[in-house]
Amino acid sequence: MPEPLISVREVTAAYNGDPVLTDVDLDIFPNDFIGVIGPNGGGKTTLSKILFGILKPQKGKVSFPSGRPNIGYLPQVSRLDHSFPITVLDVVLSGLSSKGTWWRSLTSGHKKKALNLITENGLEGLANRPVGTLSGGQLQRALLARAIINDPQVLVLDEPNTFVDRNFEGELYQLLGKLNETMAIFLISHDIGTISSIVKTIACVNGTLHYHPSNVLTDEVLKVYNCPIDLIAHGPVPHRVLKKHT
Ligand SMILES: Nc1ncnc2c1ncn2[C@@H]1O[C@H](COP(=O)(O)OP(=O)(O)OP(=O)(O)O)[C@@H](O)[C@H]1O
Repeated sequence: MPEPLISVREVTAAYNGDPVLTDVDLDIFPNDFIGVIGPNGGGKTTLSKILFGILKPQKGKVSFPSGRPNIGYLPQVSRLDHSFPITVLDVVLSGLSSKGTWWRSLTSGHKKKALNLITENGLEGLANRPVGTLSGGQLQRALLARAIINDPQVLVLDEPNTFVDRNFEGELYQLLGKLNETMAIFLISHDIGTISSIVKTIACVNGTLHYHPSNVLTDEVLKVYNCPIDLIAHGPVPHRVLKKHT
């Protein structure tokens, strides 16, 4: 068994002293593909902040047994102000800044890699467009390219299918499957179809975390986990549809 990249033990997370997550245990291993589900406000984004170290646990410990991993992040996005002056290419290249690669030291190799990612993510021809003029789905694609340009060991995606259209959704899942060959993926989604069809294991986050070591969920399991979720059925992607429970 390889060592985990990130190990979370008995973590409580709080804002202004009020706990929103308690007693969370989780290991993220190199080839994991974890789907993270749970109700609004259940603490999914808070857990991702704990993984990054943006939010320090009130109690418990986050450790990195093989050294602090490089983490790529695709945030939950809304549209940007149209006057936002940064281009798609700049945004993608800014994903390199965590390695200390300031824009002055960017090479033609970096630019070529960014342009390839822009094309692979369905934004061919838009490299010089200001990101403020992109649609929500296009912006999400640009931010995904930004999240992976640094070849992270762990990729965290917060609701990547909020805006993307049906066509890109299929491509996105294929791309994530390919990326999972070289990086662990932690995918937050309300969409049970996404979860069941592409992830390997599931974490239900509802004030605490229940780890489910398979991608098949039954209504009973969700009840035991006390993890009510909004179930959305759509598209040609194979998926299970489960009833919402109280
Ligand atoms: N910066 C903050 N300050 C105070 N409370 C916060 C802050 N961020 C989140 N919260 C609260 O913590 C709880 C968990 O929020 P979080 O965003 O982690 O949930 P989530 O599961 O990601 O929700 P959603 O599915 O709606 O995105 C919520 O009650 C939220 O209001």
